[in-house]
Amino acid sequence: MAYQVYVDGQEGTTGLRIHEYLAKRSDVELLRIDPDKRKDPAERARLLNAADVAFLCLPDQASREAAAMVTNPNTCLIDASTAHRIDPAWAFGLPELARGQRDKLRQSKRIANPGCHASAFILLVRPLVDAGIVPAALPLSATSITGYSGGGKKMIEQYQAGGDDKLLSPRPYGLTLAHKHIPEMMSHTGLTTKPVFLPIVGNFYKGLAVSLPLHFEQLAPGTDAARLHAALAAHYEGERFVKVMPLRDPATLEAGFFDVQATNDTNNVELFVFAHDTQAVLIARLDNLGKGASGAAVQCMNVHLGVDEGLGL
Ligand SMILES: NC(=O)C1=CN([C@@H]2O[C@H](COP(=O)(O)OP(=O)(O)OC[C@H]3O[C@@H](n4cnc5c(N)ncnc54)[C@H](OP(=O)(O)O)[C@@H]3O)[C@@H](O)[C@H]2O)C=CC1
Ligand SMILES: CC(=O)N[C@@H](CCC(=O)OP(=O)(O)O)C(=O)O
Repeated sequence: MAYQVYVDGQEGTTGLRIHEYLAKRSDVELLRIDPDKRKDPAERARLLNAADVAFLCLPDQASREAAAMVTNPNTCLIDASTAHRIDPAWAFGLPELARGQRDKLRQSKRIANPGCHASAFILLVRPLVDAGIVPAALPLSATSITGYSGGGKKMIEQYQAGGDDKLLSPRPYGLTLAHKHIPEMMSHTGLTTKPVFLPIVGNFYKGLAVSLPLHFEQLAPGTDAARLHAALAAHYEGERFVKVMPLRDPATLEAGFFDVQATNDTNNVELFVFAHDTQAVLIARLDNLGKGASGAAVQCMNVHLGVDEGLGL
C-alpha cells in the first residue's frame, strides 16, 4: 500500500516543490486539502492525523500549531520551518551530519529540517570541529549569497513584480547579527562562540553559497589546505549528495568567478576548499529549494521510511 503523505502549506514555495518531487512516485499517495480549507484547523488536523508522513511548509508559528494538532502516534512530521531545529525532541534533518544521524531519523517521528544557509554552514564546519581542526571557541565569520526564493512567496512576488531598482543589486541583510539560523549553526556544529553571519540576497531565483574564510594560524597546529580538504573528504566519503570537490588554488577559478547557481535542480551540496599561503576560503553550494529545503525534506522522508534515500530526487 502507498504511503499517505500530506503537505501542510501545499501552496507555498517549499510545499509546491515537495509536491513536484512526490508527484512522480508510485509509492506515495498525496493527500490534498481543499484550497478553500487550507487554513481550516479542523481539516488540517484531520489530514495531518491521516498521514504516514506530513511535511510542515509553514511559517514558524503555524508549524508549532500544526505539531500540536497531531495525536496519531504513527504520523511522522517533517518540519521545514525554524520552529523545532534545536528542540531535542526533534531529530535534525541532515542525514550527513554525523555517524548515527540516519538511525535517529529512522527512529524519530519528529524531524526538523535545517535552514538553507544553515545546511551549507553546518556541512562545512561540523567535520572540522569534530576533527579538532577548528577549535569550538573560534570566532568564525561567514557570508551567504542566496537567490530570492529563499524568502518565500512574498519575496518572490516582490522580485518578480519588477520596477524597483533597489532589487537589481545584491542586498545584505541580517544586520542585527541575529539571523534565525545562528542557533542551529551553533547547536549542530558544537561551536561555542556565536559566528558573525552575513547573508546577501541577489536578483536570481535560487542557488546559494556560504563562504567561510579561515586563517591557518587560528586552527589546530600543522593545519594546511590538504588537511582541511582531507578532513571534509573523510567525513563525506560514500555520501551521495555531499560532494567534496578537488582542492583548488583560487588562481585556478575559471575567469576568477564562482557560480552560486551551479547545483540548481539537484539535491547536491558541493564543498570547495580554495587555499593560498596560510589562508583558505571554504564554500558550500546548494539549491536552496533542493538540498536547502524541499529536496532535503524528501531525502529525510526516504531515510525515515527506509526506502532508497535518493528516490524521486
Ligand atoms: N524558501 C526556502 O528556500 C526555504 C524555506 N524554508 C522554510 O519553510 C517554511 C515554508 O517556507 P516557504 O515555502 O518559502 O514559504 P511561503 O511563504 O512560500 O509559503 C508558506 C505557505 O504557508 C501557508 N500558511 C501560512 N499560514 C498558514 C496556516 N496557519 N495554515 C495553513 N497554511 C498556512 C501560506 O499561505 P498563503 O499562500 O495564503 O500565504 C503559504 O502558502 C518556512 O518556515 C520557511 O522559513 C526552509 C528552507 C528554505
Ligand atoms: C532570502 C531569504 O530571506 N532567505 C531566508 C532563509 C530561508 C530559509 O532557509 O529559511 P527558514 O529558516 O525560514 O527555513 C532568510 O535568510 O531568512
